[in-house]
Amino acid sequence: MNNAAEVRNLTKRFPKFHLDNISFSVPSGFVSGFIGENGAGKTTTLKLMLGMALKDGGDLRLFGKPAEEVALKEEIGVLFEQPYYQEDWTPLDVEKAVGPFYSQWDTHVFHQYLHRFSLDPKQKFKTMSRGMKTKLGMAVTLSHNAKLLLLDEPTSGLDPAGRDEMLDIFRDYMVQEGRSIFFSTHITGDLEKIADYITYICRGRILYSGPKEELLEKYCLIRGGKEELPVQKQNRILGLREHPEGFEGLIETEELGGFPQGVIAEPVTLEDIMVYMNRKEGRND
Ligand SMILES: Nc1ncnc2c1ncn2[C@@H]1O[C@H](COP(=O)(O)OP(=O)(O)OP(=O)(O)O)[C@@H](O)[C@H]1O
Repeated sequence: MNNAAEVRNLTKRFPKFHLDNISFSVPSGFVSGFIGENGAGKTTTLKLMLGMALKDGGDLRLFGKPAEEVALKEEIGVLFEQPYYQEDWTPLDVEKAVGPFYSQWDTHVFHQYLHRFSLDPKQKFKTMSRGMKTKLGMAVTLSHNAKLLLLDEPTSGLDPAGRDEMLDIFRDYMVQEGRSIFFSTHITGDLEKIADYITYICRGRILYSGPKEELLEKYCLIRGGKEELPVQKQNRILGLREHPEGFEGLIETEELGGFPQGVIAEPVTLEDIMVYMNRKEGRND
């Protein structure tokens, strides 16, 4: 399989945070989600991938070539949580300022997106709501025929209808062959709907990177009564929570054997995995 991006042993040291030698790939032709708790290192990773911050080590390849090759940047559509434009600029001004930087800027596509997002081409940026600003940024991101979209929380400022619309736009974008999306989000429900692959970062380390379905099949939620937790199984349960009535936690599906009959195992969501993993990692500190 071709990879749109390959991150190998990427390292960044801040005084109180260490992005720890991380490696993962963004497969070409798929939507990949990037998840992790607040402060896990998602934005830092995206900035390093875009050359917006200096790495302390590691390699990055985009479309099979070293990321340092400047021409590649045209092929990447970028959106950070909140785009910043001059306060007095309208979408028309934004197009005038940004369009010339891209050889494949498509004014027709840009205006189609403005229309689709119900954005007034003459409304000043400072008078737009947070969601409208995100949509304007997305219109820019989608209007220069990028092959890879690197997006930092692109749906976080949108209401449920706006998020649904954005996911539809992602689907439309992916119709053209060879395109890829890598986006960070805390809204795991969006990923359950649209992502093919998941990269999960926790405290600066990659805990998983691979097909979403494999991740969801790898774990189960387990619940049982007070007397139903065998001692030898206790350390197999991730994020174990014991309470007066019994216990609950996350367990690898292959570890399910050996529990008493009354114990209940259920499928997990991405959110369950994040909650219990975070609890486990917290205990390891
Ligand atoms: N320029 C910087 N100088 C020092 N520390 C930084 C800098 N940028 C980020 N950090 C630290 O790196 C860590 C990771 O931050 P980052 O923004 O990458 O997390 P995140 O996963 O995107 O979080 P969130 O989900 O809250 O947006 C945090 O502890 C943050 O304080």
